[in-house]
Amino acid sequence: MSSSSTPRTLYDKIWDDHVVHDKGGGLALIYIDRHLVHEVSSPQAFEGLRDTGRRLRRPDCTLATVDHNVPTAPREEHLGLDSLVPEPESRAQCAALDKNVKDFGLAYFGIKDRRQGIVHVIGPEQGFTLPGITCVCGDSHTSTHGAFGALAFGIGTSEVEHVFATQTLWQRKSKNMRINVEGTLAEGVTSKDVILHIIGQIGTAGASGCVIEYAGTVIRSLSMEARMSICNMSIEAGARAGMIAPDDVTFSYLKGRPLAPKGEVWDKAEAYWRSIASDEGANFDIEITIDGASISPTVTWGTSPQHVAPITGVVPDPATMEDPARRESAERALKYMGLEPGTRMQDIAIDKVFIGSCTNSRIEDLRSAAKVLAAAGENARVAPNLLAMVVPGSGLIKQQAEAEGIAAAFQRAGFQWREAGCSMCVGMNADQLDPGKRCASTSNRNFEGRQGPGGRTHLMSPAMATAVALTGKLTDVRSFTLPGAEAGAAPLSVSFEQQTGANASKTAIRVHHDAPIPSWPAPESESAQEDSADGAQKSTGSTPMEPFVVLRGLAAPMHLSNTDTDQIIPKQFCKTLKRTGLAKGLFYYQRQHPGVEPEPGVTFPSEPFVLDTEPYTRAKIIVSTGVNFGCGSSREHAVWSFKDFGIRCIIAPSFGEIFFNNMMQNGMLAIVLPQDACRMLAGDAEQGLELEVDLGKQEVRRVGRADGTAAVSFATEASRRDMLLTGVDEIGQTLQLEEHIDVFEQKRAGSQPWLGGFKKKRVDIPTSASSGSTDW
Ligand SMILES: CC(C)[C@H](C(=O)O)[C@@H](O)C(=O)O
Ligand code: SF4
Repeated sequence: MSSSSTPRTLYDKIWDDHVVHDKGGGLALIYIDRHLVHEVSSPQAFEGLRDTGRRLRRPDCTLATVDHNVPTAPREEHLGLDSLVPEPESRAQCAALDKNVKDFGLAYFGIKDRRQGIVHVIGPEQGFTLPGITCVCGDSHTSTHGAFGALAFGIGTSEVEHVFATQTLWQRKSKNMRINVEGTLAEGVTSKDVILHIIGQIGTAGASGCVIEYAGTVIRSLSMEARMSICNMSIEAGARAGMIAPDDVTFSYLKGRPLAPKGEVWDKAEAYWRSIASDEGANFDIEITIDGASISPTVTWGTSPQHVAPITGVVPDPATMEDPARRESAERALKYMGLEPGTRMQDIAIDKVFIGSCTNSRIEDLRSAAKVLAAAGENARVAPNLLAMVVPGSGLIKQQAEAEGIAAAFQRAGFQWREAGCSMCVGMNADQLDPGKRCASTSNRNFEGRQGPGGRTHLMSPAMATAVALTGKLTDVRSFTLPGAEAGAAPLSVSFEQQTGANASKTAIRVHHDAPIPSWPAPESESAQEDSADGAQKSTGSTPMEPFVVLRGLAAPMHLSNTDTDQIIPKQFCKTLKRTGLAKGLFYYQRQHPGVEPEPGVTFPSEPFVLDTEPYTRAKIIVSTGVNFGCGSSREHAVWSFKDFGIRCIIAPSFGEIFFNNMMQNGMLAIVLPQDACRMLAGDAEQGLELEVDLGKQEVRRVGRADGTAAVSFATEASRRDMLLTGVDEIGQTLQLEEHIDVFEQKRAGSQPWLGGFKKKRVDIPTSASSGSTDW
């Protein structure tokens, strides 16, 4: 594997090693080595398996946990889900996962298991994530795992079901993009600043259609935690995935992890992992080089991760922006954020600080925050009227931070110290940002309403967020940092112990392998998998979708760029177990809802939304003139809500890739057209004229327009087009290739024995919170 005479990139090599069946035209069925599962994006996928009587093919390569809905309040005294998760809809999703993992025989870290945590934290922590693998999850931040030199990307629920049933996915090869960060980082600048800076430079659609490889001296010098923060936010740059070639830093992080290979198998694995780095002379379609020394501690001022400024800067003036779409988006963002152009970033007062999320909740993040506390001195306290919380990414990280004295330092300074979960990154539990309040957050999305309706988010590093907590306003962390302290890459050479004197014995910093990690069984060989899906049934026939042939109807115009899926369907509607009943949630906070009381502090808009205006209440098509439609979260609920409303086709200059795929999976057509063509069709839509979308002919006809262009041509990928035209079920089609999948698996078992997975039966973990079997 991984040998070829033409120089190849890391991405090319992993791709080549995972092709099960090449359909031609760039489309291939690729094998998925690792599948992570959480409670929000999985219930409908499990239901799909049940409805069709299909088995889950590789329970041994699948790991599940609960993270989005779980409360972060203390858990010790609670026994069952009823009291652990009081909110009924959140509880229903947790309970559904509890049941599904039992029914399908999956390894599971339930809410009472101390290994529970954010799905993108626990995979690496356990050694489930490995170099050279393909890794997916029904979650957009799956890109995190690319830090190990893996091809890792987010998928929607329908694709989760596809992976459950086939352990494969149909994929189109992306372009290769390399971002080199060279030189060294200045003091106080971390990996979070690097990725915010990159997104500020290339924009949220800057890596659309690409897999990014991060390279250069700065990247090489980063720890695994710092690399994960960078790869995590690749999705915010529009990339399919982000990756970093594995090296000694990767190997020493992984060695000894419960699910990492051991002994001779490790040696074999390491030899393979060393062979997958990009070859000298490999072709990158796009290459960018950034000078690390030019990066400052960076903070967002708006509602898109590309709205960044150095902490020493000011809020920009939209009037100076040439591009009208950028200007409009900046104006809207400033209005939402309650900010005036020209305001010094460091004059912005903050109400809440959130340290957590899959971007920045690992032990090194907490240590770098703790170093700022230490630098501020023993008497440093959270500013008056400010609420600061730390939410570790997993129970094991929490335990370790407690052992290192970091938790005590946070608590002494007045931070709340919570249990693991996604928490206020997305606010699907009780941790919400109140309307109008401003939060310094170490998470990855500052979208409107993301942390709570009306809440205002400023993204930054854990060190910066800690500085904010102490001063009550956006602050340059360099006013606290000691020489040699946190520089993203640099090991923390100044021990917390030295800086805190009296608390020395409690606060010594140790390497995080020291925390006891429960052991897992050694990976099983492929041949031992047949009986691993307890209660599973043999796969049967397929469920066809409604075909998409010709669609004629009214189109609703939309003009904003970067319409994210948090706007399309706010989080509270993602707590459903069904694919239907979501029309009411579509663009919820942009619509009026007569007779409905909004949450306290929230107001519905005074102007009716386009979809509530006649004749668009009957629209079947959306025409967006703005780019990057459906970016952000992988929540398929966004597509289901459009479908429920009656929309079957969306036309835009570009799409968020997961959203685009989710549309296809639901028998809906996403059409990419140049912005000028979108503007012309939006003009028709504004006049209330109908459009006729003919998929077979690949044209949009402008009904009743004899003048000018009567039809606009578009292109679609042939096999996806066939699938939509015939309405055939993709899983059913893939299952016809089962023999190819079997052959691939046998070959993989011989050449990469470390990927065989683990037998659920022999994994000593509780499968449900109510089982009473916990190790807390
Ligand atoms: C709920 C889940 C599907 C979603 C994602 O895909 O990103 C969430 O993790 C988020 O961050 O918005
Ligand atoms: S982005 Fe936030 S909500 Fe999504 S997985 Fe990460 S922590 Fe959870």
